[in-house]
Amino acid sequence: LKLDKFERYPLTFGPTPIEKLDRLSAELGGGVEIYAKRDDCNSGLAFGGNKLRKLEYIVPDVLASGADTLVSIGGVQSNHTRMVAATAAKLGLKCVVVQESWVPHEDAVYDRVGNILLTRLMGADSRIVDDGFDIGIRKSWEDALQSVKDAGGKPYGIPAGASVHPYGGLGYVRFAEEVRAQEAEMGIRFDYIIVCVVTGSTQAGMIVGFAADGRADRVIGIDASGTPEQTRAQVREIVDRTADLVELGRPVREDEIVIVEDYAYPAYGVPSAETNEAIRMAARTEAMITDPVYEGKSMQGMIDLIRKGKIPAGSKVLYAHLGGAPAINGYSYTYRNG
Ligand SMILES: Cc1ncc(COP(=O)(O)O)c(CNC2(C(=O)O)CC2)c1O
Repeated sequence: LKLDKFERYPLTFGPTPIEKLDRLSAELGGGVEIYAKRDDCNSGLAFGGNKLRKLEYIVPDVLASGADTLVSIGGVQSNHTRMVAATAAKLGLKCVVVQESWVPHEDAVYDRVGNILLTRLMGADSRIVDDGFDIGIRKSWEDALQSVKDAGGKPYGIPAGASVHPYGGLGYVRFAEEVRAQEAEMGIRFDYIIVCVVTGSTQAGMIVGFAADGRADRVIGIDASGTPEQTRAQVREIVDRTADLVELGRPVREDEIVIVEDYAYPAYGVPSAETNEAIRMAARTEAMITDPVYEGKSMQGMIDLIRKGKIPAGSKVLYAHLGGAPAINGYSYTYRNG
């Protein structure tokens, strides 16, 4: 895949480790070998995570544009806006982030801890607005861009999750290349890759990257948006754009885009009892912390797919841990008893 023609500005430490999760595998009967690729530990920038892989391919364009302010959007406990704020701080740029009210969740400290605390600490102008959840282009974001211009600034807009940015999928094409290299070193080959999907460019990049060796349909997206039609449409769009950019050389078929919709309930950002069971299982078997918005639901999905035999015994599964832990501080009441 022609990835090297795109400039990458390093924001991460390098290839993220792949570790075997022996105790979690045993907890689920031992028939499936579960591994994790730790993109949650990928950088020293404010606890890292998947958005930094995407931003590595966007920063060169930011610098070339001469912009002085990054402008992005997410929910109140958005990991993405925290990583945009971190990138701005590291590059010496200003930062405006819109934090919409995406989650119908009550917790006394929800709008003061975790991601939004970090975002404020790094000097970003974090603007809370009461618009609801939607992964698309929002008026609040466009207004923020205009406000920077009105104040004489030169904004660079980054959409939710950096996903529909033209280069939004490249970081996770690189992820697939990295996994192939690690598989060669380890002498193994993964049968499935489990990934949480919301704005779509993480899974989309992986689909293109793994299409190169016939595994596009082994990238199992676990929807956490609760709006799967909109998320699928966005994944499709990003797959097509990214495949063109890296010259995949063939279209990705509809059946190669696999998104499981069964675990997003009751709503985006609201964990179910099964989500909380999954979070506790990963925490207690592997000290691996997942969050109630994103990774807790992909962990829930992986556990259920294994329990139901949809991931057959004998499989090797790679769980992509994309970050998100800081948000759990906004759910202190939910986990008050562990
Ligand atoms: C920890 C974690 N895991 C998975 C995802 C889903 O990634 P995509 O948006 O690329 O599908 C996010 C996204 N988070 C968004 C945010 O605003 O934080 C873009 C929605 C994530 O933060």
